Amino acid sequence: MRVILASDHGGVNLRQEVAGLLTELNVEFEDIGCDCEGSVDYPDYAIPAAERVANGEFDKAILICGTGIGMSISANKVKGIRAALVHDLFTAKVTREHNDSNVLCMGERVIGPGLAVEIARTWVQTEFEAGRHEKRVNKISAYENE
Ligand SMILES: O=C(CO)[C@H](O)[C@H](O)COP(=O)(O)O
Repeated sequence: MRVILASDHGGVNLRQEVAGLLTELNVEFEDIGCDCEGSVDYPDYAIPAAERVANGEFDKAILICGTGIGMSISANKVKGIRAALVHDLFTAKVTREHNDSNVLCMGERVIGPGLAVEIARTWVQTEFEAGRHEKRVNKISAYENE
């Protein structure tokens, strides 16, 4: 699995924690910043990262901002992206099993780093269940392709 990791200035600290987790899990990843001195704009990170998942260069992305909301709105504009905004362990698991989400978004200003790292661990390690969920995900893709 190859993961692309990004944040705006509101997610720098949590991004470093997630990078540590991916290293611990031996997951190959590329961290595209931000290298923030001041403030940056989350779409400038979310959209390029999501495009690199959509084009197959990476399997998944983990995107962090202050709330995770801007990252998720931006990433979900890219065709083929199913970005999930997650702040609890239950939906971290279920969004992989049911939605086959390929982008995880979290907010550094919403939850603490301990929970966030466990959410990322769960999300990275959980497989899509397919079955009844596959036709639902396919309906999203069909709409995108209309
Ligand atoms: O959460 C975010 C987007 O959803 C951003 O990180 C947040 O809006 C940045 O705010 P500020 O410029 O006040 O640091």
